[in-house]
Amino acid sequence: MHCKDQISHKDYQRTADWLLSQTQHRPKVAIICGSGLGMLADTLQCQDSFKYSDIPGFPQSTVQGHAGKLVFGELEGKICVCMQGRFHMYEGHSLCKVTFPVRVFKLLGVETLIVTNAAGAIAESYHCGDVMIIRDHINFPGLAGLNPLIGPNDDKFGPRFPPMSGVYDKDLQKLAFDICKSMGVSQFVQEGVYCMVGGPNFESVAEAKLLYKLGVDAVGMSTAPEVLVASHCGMRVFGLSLITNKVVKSYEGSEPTNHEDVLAVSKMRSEMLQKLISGIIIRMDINNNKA
Ligand SMILES: O=P(O)(O)O[C@H]1O[C@H](CO)[C@@H](O)[C@H]1O
Ligand SMILES: Nc1nc2[nH]cnc2c(=O)[nH]1
Repeated sequence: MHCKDQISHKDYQRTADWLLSQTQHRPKVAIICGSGLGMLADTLQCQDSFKYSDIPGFPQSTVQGHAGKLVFGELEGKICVCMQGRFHMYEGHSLCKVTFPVRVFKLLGVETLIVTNAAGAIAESYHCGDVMIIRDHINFPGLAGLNPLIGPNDDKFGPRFPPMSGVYDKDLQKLAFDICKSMGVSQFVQEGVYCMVGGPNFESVAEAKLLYKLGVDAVGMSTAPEVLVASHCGMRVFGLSLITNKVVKSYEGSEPTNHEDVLAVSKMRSEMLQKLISGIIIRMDINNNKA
């Protein structure tokens, strides 16, 4: 199946050119904030901020906890661009729209993508409030033929058949572990496999049991398409899941998951996540181009 909105190279370029004409910042790092995790953008200094509705070609956010703003700024001199709010397939966006910003970031000169998300724990040993460094993902919609790269390949971005092994950068994972250790929060940190499902419903008990058998550690409704488009166009990728709930895997007596609880746990851990991501960016090797 083709992506229903075929987006041309010129479309991405038009949005990138508009942003380049509106800000002096030339980011090397882009951060996509997950549900309830948008406060990270507030830590950027010298901000230029744009509502998605004001950016030509940009999709709109419709989910609570996703503000819908693109924020450019500096973290200790490192220039970043931060999405306060991402796009999900379940909102009705095609996967080309979901991943539209990632290709725009590439055209802005971004080299590293940091993704965060809120996710439910499938692994038994995980607790609410844990942070999972993503080692790998299972892209369920992708396995079933819903993939943003379906359609004519744009060779200017990347190859027809991109590899997906080793997509999550090992050095950045190690750096994140080291920073967690120095922050004294190692006890909350996990490393594992994120699985994207289509949503918007949370998992049935039988689905949760299936995911457990497949070796999934955390499940959510985002991230995999953004990561694969970033990797396709040669970006370095780092991902974090905040475990906001334990997915119900038993028919007896567990509270059902809801989005309000997801947002409440995100709020509780947002400061720790901000410090961790700032720490990674500050210690990453980046050469800034000033406009
Ligand atoms: O993946 P993010 O955007 O963090 O959000 C997660 O939280 C929402 C459900 O509460 C879903 O959108 C799920 O994907
Ligand atoms: N699919 C899914 N997405 C989530 N996002 C946050 N928690 C969950 C969850 O339990 N399941």
